[in-house]
Amino acid sequence: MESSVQTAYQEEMQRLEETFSEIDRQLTALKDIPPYKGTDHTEQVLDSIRESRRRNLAVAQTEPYFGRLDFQEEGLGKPSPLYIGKVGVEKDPSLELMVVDWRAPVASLFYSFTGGTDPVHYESPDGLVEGLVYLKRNLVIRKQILQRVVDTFDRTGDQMAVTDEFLLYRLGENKDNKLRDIVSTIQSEQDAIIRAVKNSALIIQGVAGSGKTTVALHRLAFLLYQYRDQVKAERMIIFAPNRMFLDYISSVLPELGVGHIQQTTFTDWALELLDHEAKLADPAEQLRYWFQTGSARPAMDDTAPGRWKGSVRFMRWLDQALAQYEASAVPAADFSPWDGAKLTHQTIRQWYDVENRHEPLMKRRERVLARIKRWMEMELDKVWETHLKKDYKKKGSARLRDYAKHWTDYSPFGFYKELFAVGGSKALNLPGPLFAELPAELVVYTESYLKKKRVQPEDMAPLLYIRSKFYGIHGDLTFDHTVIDEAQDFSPFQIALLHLHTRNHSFTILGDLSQGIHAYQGIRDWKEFTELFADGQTAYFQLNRSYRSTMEIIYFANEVLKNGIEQPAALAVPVFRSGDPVQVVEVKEAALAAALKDAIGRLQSGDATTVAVLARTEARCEQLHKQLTAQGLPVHLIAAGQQHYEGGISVVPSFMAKGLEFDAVIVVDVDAEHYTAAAEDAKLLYVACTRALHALQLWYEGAPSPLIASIAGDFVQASAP
Ligand SMILES: Nc1ncnc2c1ncn2[C@@H]1O[C@H](COP(=O)(O)OP(=O)(O)OP(=O)(O)O)[C@@H](O)[C@H]1O
Repeated sequence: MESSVQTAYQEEMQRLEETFSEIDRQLTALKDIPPYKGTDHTEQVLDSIRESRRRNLAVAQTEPYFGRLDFQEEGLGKPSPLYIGKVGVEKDPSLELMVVDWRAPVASLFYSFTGGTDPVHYESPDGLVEGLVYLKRNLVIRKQILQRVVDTFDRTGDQMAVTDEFLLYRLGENKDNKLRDIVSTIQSEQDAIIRAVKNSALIIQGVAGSGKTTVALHRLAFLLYQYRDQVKAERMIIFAPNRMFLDYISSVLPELGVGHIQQTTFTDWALELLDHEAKLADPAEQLRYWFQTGSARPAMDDTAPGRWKGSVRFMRWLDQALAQYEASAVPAADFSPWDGAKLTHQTIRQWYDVENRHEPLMKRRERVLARIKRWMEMELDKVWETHLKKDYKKKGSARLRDYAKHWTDYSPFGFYKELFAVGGSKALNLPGPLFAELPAELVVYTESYLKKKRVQPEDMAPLLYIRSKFYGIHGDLTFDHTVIDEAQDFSPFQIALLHLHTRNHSFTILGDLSQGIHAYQGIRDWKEFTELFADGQTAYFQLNRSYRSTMEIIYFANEVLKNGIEQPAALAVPVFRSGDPVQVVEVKEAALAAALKDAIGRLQSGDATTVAVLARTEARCEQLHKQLTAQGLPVHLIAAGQQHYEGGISVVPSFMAKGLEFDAVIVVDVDAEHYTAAAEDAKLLYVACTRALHALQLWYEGAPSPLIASIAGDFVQASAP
């Protein structure tokens, strides 16, 4: 066995040297060709091909590949090794493939193969290719040095299934402050999502740590490779919950050689499109309101403003309001620029309703007013007396200005504000039954902040919808592909709005209903989204294996969920990676800060690089941050509006930790008051627990939360702090 490992190692060393010398040779040859600065198109194209080869070779120069698959294509004599890397490398000038790009069709075998002796196949551009896999090997090359050779399948040996050995080695590593690419260990169920066809709205329900975010980013790299003639990076967009999260995931795409993809939050994107006409109300205030504990805690049901305004019902309500506006926007009178000349109301309406009916509302207004102006000029041409002409021209312009004033040029915000005028809008002619459909408290509440030129996150989709009806959606606002992370917190209205902006319903929509902690705006069931698309436009995937946390943490987190939710969306299945039992610890408030300092010290002197203390509210986090800082610990406080995640020790409200991960996590205040048996609390605590990779502790004082009090098993341990 020892000697076969050695042989494999030597074989790979030799192959690696050959690869490096070929890469070096090509790079040197390219260096000798000076960049082309001229204007000849063919030369420019050749130069850009050389530049992209140069870039690829530079990537391959340090870590050319990470995997090898020996595949014997049916009808061919013997298996040939395929080396799989982040970029493809061909021998020059023979074009023989030395390294296959991980996104190439044949590379899919490396990911989809799960063992066994049966034939396998992949879809090549020329049709299905069948054959047998002989060897699947993982290779770790760092800075040109071959560090590990791990065979996860060997047809000639006695092991018939692909082992997780290499995956476990990667999962056992500590994490820093950035999410990383997983090209070397993509799992088959993840690969199916990454390589799914472009023109489909993919909805992915994945348990915590199942790799949703990572998979979505790899999918973008795949789409750019596979559909290079149809999609552009600048025309793709990622929506994430907050700026800090975007910072956290910011390394993955560059690691995959992908740049220029727009990355934003829905709110930032919307405010920009709305020209910042209104300001966003302080988000911390909304979070404080929804995440408070005790008897004042509000119900997160369908009456919540976010649920109401995020509903398709509200969208249809807006349609009616817009239709009424459309019907009554054109001033009701004839237009007479001067005495003796008249344009009838019917003619103007004909221009508005028939000639320009395909244009958005404000464009129609603009076109019709321009048409009236042209008509006026033609009428003026018929007048011969110079002084009359001058007089008519002046009068006509003044009357047209007055006429246009009665045809109000609303901004989306101005229109929306009018809609929420308590008692109905006279200007928009909108009283009566339509208006009565909205709950009175919602109207009063909304009017109160709109008056101050403030908006809430739930107003963004309606405002953008109005914008689209007013001005249309132009080229640079349409996307080739749209990714929505943490989509369970999105509303149907938001998705419907993005549907208007996205070509060919090409979406990757990912989330976890069990982590739906913003239930005052988010969905209850993925059906709320699938219903927005036509039959056959969506594909649903479920990821149940969790890669982030140890088995102990996953078992514990699943119990938390079961104790608060009758039927959880799905329970996570851990990979076989064992760690310490989860610790449930009683700590008195007076001793808390000192105990935290000790515990963090112990975790850091063990294996943990990143440690997080999670509390329920921002105020509590501020207090703990102060106490820990006073004890000399270098602690980062993560608050709403945070732009960067620094790693190290963090104090974070649980709701802000969503999407992040830490080597070790201590959740404080897990008592009966802070975490009741309600579903919302179970989801929040589930999010908190599943942030931990290797170690998890839950601290409480007095009575422990009913979500954890009864959890027993060898994966949990009651212990001293
Ligand atoms: N195939 C894989 N190989 C190695 N690591 C993986 C794999 N899949 C996921 N991971 C790791 O698991 C962790 C969780 O991934 P990610 O954050 O993408 O999951 P998620 O489903 O978005 O999680 P959550 O919903 O909890 O935020 C990351 O550290 C990621 O690198």
